[in-house]
Amino acid sequence: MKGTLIISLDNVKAYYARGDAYVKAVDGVTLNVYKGEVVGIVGESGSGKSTLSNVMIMNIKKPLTFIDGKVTLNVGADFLELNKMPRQELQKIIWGRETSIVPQSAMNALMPTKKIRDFISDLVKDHFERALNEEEIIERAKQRFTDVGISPNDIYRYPFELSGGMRQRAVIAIATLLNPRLLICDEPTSALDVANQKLVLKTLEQLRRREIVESIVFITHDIATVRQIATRMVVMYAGKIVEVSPVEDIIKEPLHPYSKGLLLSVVTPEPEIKKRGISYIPGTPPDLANPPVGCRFHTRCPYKMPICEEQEPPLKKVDTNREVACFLFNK
Ligand SMILES: Nc1ncnc2c1ncn2[C@@H]1O[C@H](COP(=O)(O)OP(=O)(O)OP(=O)(O)O)[C@@H](O)[C@H]1O
Repeated sequence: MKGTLIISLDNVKAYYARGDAYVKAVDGVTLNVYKGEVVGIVGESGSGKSTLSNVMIMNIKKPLTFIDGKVTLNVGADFLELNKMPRQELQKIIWGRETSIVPQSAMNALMPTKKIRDFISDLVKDHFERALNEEEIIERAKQRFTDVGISPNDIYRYPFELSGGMRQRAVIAIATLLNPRLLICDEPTSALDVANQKLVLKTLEQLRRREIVESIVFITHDIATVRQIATRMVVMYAGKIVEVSPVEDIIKEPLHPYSKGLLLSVVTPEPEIKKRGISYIPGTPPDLANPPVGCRFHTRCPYKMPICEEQEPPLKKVDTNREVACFLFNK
């Protein structure tokens, strides 16, 4: 999919400082997200998905350190290099307005001791003051609560008074108050039952269809969820992107050996995957403070060749819409 570019990551490296070593959580990631897309980012726990979501909005807090690369966001007619902007400026003009994040736990995203209305009001003071006044924000919040299928009066309640699914939708409503172009959702459905998962996915899809948000990046372990909502799938392994593909293509025919293993190992109702049987990926992901030389997957890869232990495979186009980082495809 091509069209208007919303955000572009160019060879981005962001590491956690740990003693005198670095944990290379995002290590040379290049990715474009276009208007109208829902990009699903999948990978095992610890592959760098959450770190990547923070890097996308340049929410870099110690021990995370931005090492190298460029994060460019389309804002109005301009492209802003977010990695060059001070945190204060990001807070004032980017976060909430141009990019917004729905973090892993909805309960943690809200203040348990504050009524949601007061939480929103504090957000207004901290971030949005110059965009709208507090009253307008509260009115907008009520409207957005209605948009996501919860009662506008819920803003006068404490988070614990809402069910898990309602809380998650409340967080989505708050994250989209100012119609950000890019919404990043980090495992927004993982703590929910199936019925609530469906409601959250439907809510996100409606927000995109109504162009309240232009693009969504959706981080998850769950391939079935990606298939329901995403147009493209990005597979991460050990801090790197190993495959990018339209969702249906990768479900039918995963190219990278890790994508193959990941798709085969998931317990999923997806019929195409199920008929191939349930497999697993042998071994464990590497320590990112000391990743293997060459391809990071070579220690677990059934197709390993000598070159894989020596050189790092670049992410290369193998088809109009598909990219893979594997020497099986780009020798
Ligand atoms: N604050 C931190 N300090 C040091 N290392 C960290 C920190 N946070 C994460 N890491 C490490 O960075 C790597 C990537 O972690 P990250 O949370 O981004 O992965 P993930 O794919 O989102 O995992 P999960 O699905 O479990 O959330 C892991 O090796 C993790 O241990």
